[in-house]
Amino acid sequence: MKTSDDPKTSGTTFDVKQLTRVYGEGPAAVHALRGVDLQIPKGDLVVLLGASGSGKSTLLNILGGLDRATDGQAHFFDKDLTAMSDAQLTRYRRHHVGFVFQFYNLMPSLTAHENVDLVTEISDNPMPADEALDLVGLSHRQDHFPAEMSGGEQQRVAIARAIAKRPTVLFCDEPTGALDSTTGRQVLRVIQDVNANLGTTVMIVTHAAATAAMAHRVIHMADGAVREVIENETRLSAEEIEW
Ligand SMILES: Nc1ncnc2c1ncn2[C@@H]1O[C@H](COP(=O)(O)OP(=O)(O)OP(=O)(O)O)[C@@H](O)[C@H]1O
Repeated sequence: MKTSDDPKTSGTTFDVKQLTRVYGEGPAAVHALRGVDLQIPKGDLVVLLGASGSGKSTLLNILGGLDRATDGQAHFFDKDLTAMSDAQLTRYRRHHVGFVFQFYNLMPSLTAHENVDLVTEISDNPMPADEALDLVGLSHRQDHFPAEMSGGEQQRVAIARAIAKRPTVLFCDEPTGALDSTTGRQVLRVIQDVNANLGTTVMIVTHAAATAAMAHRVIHMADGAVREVIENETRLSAEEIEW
């Protein structure tokens, strides 16, 4: 049965209104977000593009509960992230959010399996680590250490770690930034599969503009605001993307 209490069953993952983020004060103030309005439907794969400094990471960090807005609202289903206490934001991150960054942030002294287990230990209803590693095509690498894996494999471990807690949203900040294009496409394929097979809402920040072709929705940011939102009528698969 669908209920409004279950965030995975209703329609809009994020409803953002006039979201503002100012760093610092007075003449030194930096207006990273200047009134962002945005809606992200559940299950969308979204690509955020924009020049350096346009506010993409700031938006991702606020929606991911890592940073706080100065003003405005950001609803995650029926809950306003901007009104949450620190403890509520921590719970939100723990139960609903997966993050993947440009640099994989794996623990070097732990195997792939142990790196994924770190997260499943603190989650409510985690996927077994071997299942998560299987989903990213790394079953055969479970007992390898990060230093024994390529950059693309390490990033896939990072994705396995992020999805093992069955997040509602997966945020990816420059997930292919440190990878060559062939390896980058493999990582994008894994992200596309997570979106398609698990129904996870995905938001990707990237400078690789060609990635936009695999998105349901492309958001162009400039000067701390959303300039354009494009819904793709047709989408490319990760393998077809050239950059
Ligand atoms: N913690 C911070 N303190 C002060 N200024 C910040 C902070 N974080 C971001 N900024 C500033 O806010 C603006 C937006 O930064 P943001 O990182 O969101 O942009 P971006 O579009 O993600 O850029 P890039 O593509 O280079 O990563 C920039 O001018 C940046 O210098």
